[in-house]
Amino acid sequence: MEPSPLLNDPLRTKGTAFTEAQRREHGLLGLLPHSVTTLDEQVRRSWNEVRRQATDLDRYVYLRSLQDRNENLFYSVLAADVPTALPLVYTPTVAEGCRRFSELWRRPRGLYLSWPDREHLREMLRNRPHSDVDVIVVTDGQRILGIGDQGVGGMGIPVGKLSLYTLIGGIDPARTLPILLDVGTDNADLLDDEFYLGWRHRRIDDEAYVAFVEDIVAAVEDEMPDVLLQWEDFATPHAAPILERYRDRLLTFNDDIQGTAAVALGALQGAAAVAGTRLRDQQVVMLGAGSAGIGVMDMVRQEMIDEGASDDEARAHCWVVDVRGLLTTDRDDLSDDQRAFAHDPSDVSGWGVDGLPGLGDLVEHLDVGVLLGLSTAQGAFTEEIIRTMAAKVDRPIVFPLSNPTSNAEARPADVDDWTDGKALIATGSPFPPLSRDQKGEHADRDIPVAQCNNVYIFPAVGLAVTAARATRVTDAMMRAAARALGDASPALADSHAPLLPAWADVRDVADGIALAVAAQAVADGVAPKADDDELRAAIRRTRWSPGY
Ligand SMILES: NC(=O)C1=CN([C@@H]2O[C@H](COP(=O)(O)OP(=O)(O)OC[C@H]3O[C@@H](n4cnc5c(N)ncnc54)[C@H](OP(=O)(O)O)[C@@H]3O)[C@@H](O)[C@H]2O)C=CC1
Ligand SMILES: CC(=O)C(=O)O
Ligand SMILES: [Mg+2]
Repeated sequence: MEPSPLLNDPLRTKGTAFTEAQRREHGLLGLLPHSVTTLDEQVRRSWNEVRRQATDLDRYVYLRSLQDRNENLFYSVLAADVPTALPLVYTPTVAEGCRRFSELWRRPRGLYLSWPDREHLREMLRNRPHSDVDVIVVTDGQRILGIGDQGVGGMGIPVGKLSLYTLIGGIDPARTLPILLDVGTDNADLLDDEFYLGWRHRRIDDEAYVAFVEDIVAAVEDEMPDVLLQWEDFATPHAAPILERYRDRLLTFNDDIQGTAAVALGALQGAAAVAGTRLRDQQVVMLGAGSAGIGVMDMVRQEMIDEGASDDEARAHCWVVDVRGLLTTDRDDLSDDQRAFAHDPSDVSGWGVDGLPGLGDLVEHLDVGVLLGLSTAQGAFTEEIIRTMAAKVDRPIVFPLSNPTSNAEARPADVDDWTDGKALIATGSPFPPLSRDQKGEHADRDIPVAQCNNVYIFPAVGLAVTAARATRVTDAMMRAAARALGDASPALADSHAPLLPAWADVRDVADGIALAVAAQAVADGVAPKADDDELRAAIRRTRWSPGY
């Protein structure tokens, strides 16, 4: 006799919550313990189990297997305590889940499109677990958070991101599809690991890689023409070129470039309001010239122009530093995207620095108001750098945004100490709260550190384009997301509050962002005409919530 399909279907099962009548109706008598529980009881039992686990990695494994067993329960568990759940299913714990993916393997989820099987792409796509898909998140695993090439282990990221599309953006889990492009790995440890589950081969690159991605996109276009395709954690040499190739051809965006830019700009809007300054008047320094750093600076530059700066003035206020130092026009190792932020060497020639100025030189010679980190370089915002910055500006804005926690450019508590509480701080991964408010005064309660992570943006974008039936993701839609998030900054109304909304409010905030993005899609002519009331109703109809 076959196991009961209903009991073992993660999208339809209720486990011990099947009532006596349902147990009789569906042939489940005897397959479950006697007690009939409620969803609430199941949630409490699951949280007990989560807490009982010894480590956060164990908690991640428990929650992932719960997701594979009962999705309604999984999302009810996450929704019951979003601030505690988020670090377990997302950064930082997901990084460890990716590192140890092969060792922890339990059950299939999503699609693995491997280069050796490239002749069978369409067949593989047709084998997807659910035919109607609203959102795909795809990675090739080459730049997972700040921990580099994880090969097939990168699948942890699309799975994690899509669970947040559902939790926060209300995308039906049956209509999500994580995809891992397995083009090999250059991670020597993985190639040597006897248990590695991916294609054990150096990465294919260049024309073969480009052709493989093109074949996949063409197959997705044929199979799922209306789907939102999100590119995630591609290495910088591939990330922007892929986005440029496909952004005008299908409904697509790159989360690390565009989602990160939108969340950073939203948090900067809150910070600028508290600091009482405009972005265009600040010297903005970015440590990291990867696709994330350049994406953020692109939006910062655009915002300065919207505030009235000329393009030249905006560029003059943007400074980008990589491993070698400041991006300058005489360097021959820059991509076009990076070159757009390169300074003329004459801008810094009076500083008396041998070679390229580094971050320390910039804070010494400029009044840096905003310091952003997307470098993966742990601790790169040193005490000396932060103290020098704080000596020159009233409210230094310091965002160490690299993930996971161990890659952050600084710890908020240190930045807070070094600046006597003057710094306005946001981080990429979660950190413990501070005991000072945004005015630098000791508060009688803990002040959460805003987590400036693209998770505030991508679920809302997914909800918007699905509800509005958009066909493209325009730059203006991402700017609208940034503005709507910035408008929701609790710091605008209360200087004791963090720069970004509390996780408890994140679904309501996502609805607001989704409305702004959907309205912009209509205004840009990439979604059917609809007014705000119609869009609001469509967002409400699209939003899936867990329950039996
Ligand atoms: N908070 C959020 O929402 C997000 C955070 N991120 C984080 O951003 C980080 C970077 O992502 P991405 O741009 O794709 O990665 P890349 O690896 O492509 O870029 C890293 C950049 O930082 C530079 N860099 C590395 N080490 C140093 C150092 N010690 N000093 C100065 N510069 C340094 C690199 O220089 P070079 O090229 O010369 O080696 C490169 O320009 C990751 O940790 C990722 O997790 C990404 C997206 C969203
Ligand atoms: C958050 C994210 O997308 C990253 O760190 O890559
Ligand atoms: Mg990412």
